[in-house]
Amino acid sequence: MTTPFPQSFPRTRLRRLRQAPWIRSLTGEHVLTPSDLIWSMVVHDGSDPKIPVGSMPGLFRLNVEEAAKAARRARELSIPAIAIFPHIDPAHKDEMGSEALNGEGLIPRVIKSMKDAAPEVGIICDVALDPFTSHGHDGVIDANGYVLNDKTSDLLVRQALVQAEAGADVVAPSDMMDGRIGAIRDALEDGGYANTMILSYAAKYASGFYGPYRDAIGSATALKGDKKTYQQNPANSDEALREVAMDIAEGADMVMVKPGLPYLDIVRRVSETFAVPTIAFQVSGEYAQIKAASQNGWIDGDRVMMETLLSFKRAGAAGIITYFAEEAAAALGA
Ligand SMILES: NCC(=O)CCC(=O)O
Ligand SMILES: [Mg+2]
Repeated sequence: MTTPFPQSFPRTRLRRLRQAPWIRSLTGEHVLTPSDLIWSMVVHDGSDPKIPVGSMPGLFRLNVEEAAKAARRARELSIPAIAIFPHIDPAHKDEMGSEALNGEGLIPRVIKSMKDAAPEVGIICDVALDPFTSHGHDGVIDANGYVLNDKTSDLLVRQALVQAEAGADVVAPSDMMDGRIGAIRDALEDGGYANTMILSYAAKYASGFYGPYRDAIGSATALKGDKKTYQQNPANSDEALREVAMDIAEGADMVMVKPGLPYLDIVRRVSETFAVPTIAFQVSGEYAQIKAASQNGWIDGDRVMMETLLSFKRAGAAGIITYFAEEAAAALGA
């Protein structure tokens, strides 16, 4: 790194600017506020209001009524948006993920009840088939278990339209099929949903950090194999820029990098390269490891939560999808 002017000790003592809270605050380069947070929320279609998720201490699957209450809570905490993910009864899963296209299904019902409860809060919907398929993949598979790109994309278009119709503000395809952003954008335009936003999971890596999420939505036991033929190789960085460039060209309004912390370099490259809001997803495994270490007394969980969230801002993220949203927003507002 080159510095713009020479600095030498003792004329320059960088610690001068760290000596008291007021000067640290004044010279702080980044701040985290509740408006940076997107609440990652798992919903279910049963009658139990809240079902704990074992591998994610503090996280509950919420039923439709609780989800509506949570939307009011988000408004109260100034959290701008909620990203919803469904836990689907295994009886409703099949090879094609047909339940994803049900206009009376769980997600459309949750969208409507949240929008009734707190219309000011943005609703972001996951467009992907994995919560709905009996095999746990994000798309339709052939006889060899290969996820078929274009067939899957056709279904994702229909799923996105169902969500838009139900009142979703943002559809967020998380499947990593090629070309689906353009197909969804065209369908939204043609269907009268020109203002429905697309948040593309543009650079989504095949990661071990998604394990607890698969428990949360109940796809862990279902999943056969891995997702390496569609999600990105963790070895790659340039490839993420190609993914993002294509999704922007196809009509994405915002792009996502996922997971979060292990991919901060990608968040930085994407946010610097493209003039488009970049969202980081602090995924379930990132949440679980902080919670677990904290429960063991090995780290200060609240402090690490805030430090990681701030690090996304430092890397250039416009917002962070996180299971910590409620906790962090409450702490920031306190
Ligand atoms: N499509 C949504 C996810 O895959 C979430 C992953 C996680 O939180 O681990
Ligand atoms: Mg892509």
